[in-house]
Amino acid sequence: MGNLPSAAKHCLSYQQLLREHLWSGESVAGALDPAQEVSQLSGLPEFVKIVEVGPRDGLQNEKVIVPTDIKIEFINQLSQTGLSVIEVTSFVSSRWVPQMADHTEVMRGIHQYPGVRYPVLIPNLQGFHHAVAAGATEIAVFGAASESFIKKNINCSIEESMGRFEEVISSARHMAIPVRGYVSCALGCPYEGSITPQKVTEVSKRLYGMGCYEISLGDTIGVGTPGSMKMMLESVMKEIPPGALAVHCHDTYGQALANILTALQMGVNVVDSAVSGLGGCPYAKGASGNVATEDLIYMLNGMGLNTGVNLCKVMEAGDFICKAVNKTTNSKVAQAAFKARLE
Ligand SMILES: CC(C)(COP(=O)([O-])OP(=O)([O-])OC[C@H]1O[C@@H](n2cnc3c(N)ncnc32)[C@H](O)[C@@H]1OP(=O)([O-])[O-])[C@@H](O)C(=O)NCCC(=O)NCCSC(=O)C[C@@](C)(O)CC(=O)[O-]
Repeated sequence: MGNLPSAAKHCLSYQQLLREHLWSGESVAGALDPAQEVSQLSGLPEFVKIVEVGPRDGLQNEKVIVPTDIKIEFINQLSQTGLSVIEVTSFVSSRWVPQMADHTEVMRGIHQYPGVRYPVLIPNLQGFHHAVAAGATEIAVFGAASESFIKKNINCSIEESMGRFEEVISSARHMAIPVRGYVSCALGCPYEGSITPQKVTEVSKRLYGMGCYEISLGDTIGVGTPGSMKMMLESVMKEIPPGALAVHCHDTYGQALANILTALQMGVNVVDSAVSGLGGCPYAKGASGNVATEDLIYMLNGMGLNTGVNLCKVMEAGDFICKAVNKTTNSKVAQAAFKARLE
């Protein structure tokens, strides 16, 4: 392996690891017969859709501006992993989030692979028009279940945000652009602490009623537990079918995978994650990164649940972006595979 680039060596050693430890599974490579494990885990969805938010949520909080060509290469690499949705950037104010100032260049610069969708985050009509001009064909609006957080994040009240989103969603509908809706602080707020499941339900219901095809429930500061996730989802599911819900878990308290498993057991089959566990909201102090895509895939593979995503290729993309931003991966799986390579 002497002349191979380090990501490829990393990957080869990971495949070896899979062969040696079959419980780890690999849906794409077919290293494990999923039927062996599924029998114990009935009630779970057979397929889990992963929404990769690394290029947007993963990078938005990076202090050093990542060069646009690195972002584009990162997204192009992710596009070749089997991921079907990659959130690529946000059309927000560059004064508020300088890292996303190159949204138009990123949107125009990426190679759009068939079968992959590339949504972008939109706070208002101005962002919507810029996104459409840059070629976006799918968007996400981002609300919150906390008055204090939404004020810090997009400088308005929940009620005002609903007015803005209504305008955006109505314009999007006329152009047949699908809209996803985020609800931040679904399991806690950095400013208000606890948030009631009723409040999360109320905001989610309004966004769903306006026409969002999917509501992503964000544990913005990663304080949730399987207990609070269950209570929140039970409430939201009284108004929105599980098939229209996603979970977006930050891993601050190490609960993200447990919380995701709880959501899957309750019928959710769409999960947001960021490669290498990058991420965080600049207006949610103390929050750590998202659940790592690598760790999520590893868990799902091990349970015999299909994602269509190649873990090895995701690890290569993670290696690429971590080196580019001079960071160590937060993915336990990538760390373990890397360590195994060294031994
Ligand atoms: C929403 C605003 C713009 C309001 O910011 P504002 O200052 O109240 O805006 P304004 O309407 O008063 O306008 C002020 C200036 O901003 C400009 N402006 C107005 N809109 C835009 C726009 N779309 N794009 C670019 N520029 C814009 C506007 O043109 C004007 O420019 P000026 O005349 O002063 O030169 C601001 O608060 C903002 O950009 N916030 C973004 C915050 C953000 O991106 N947070 C991170 C994403 S959310 C998240 O990470 C959570 C999530 C989704 O991952 C889920 C979870 O984990 O929970």
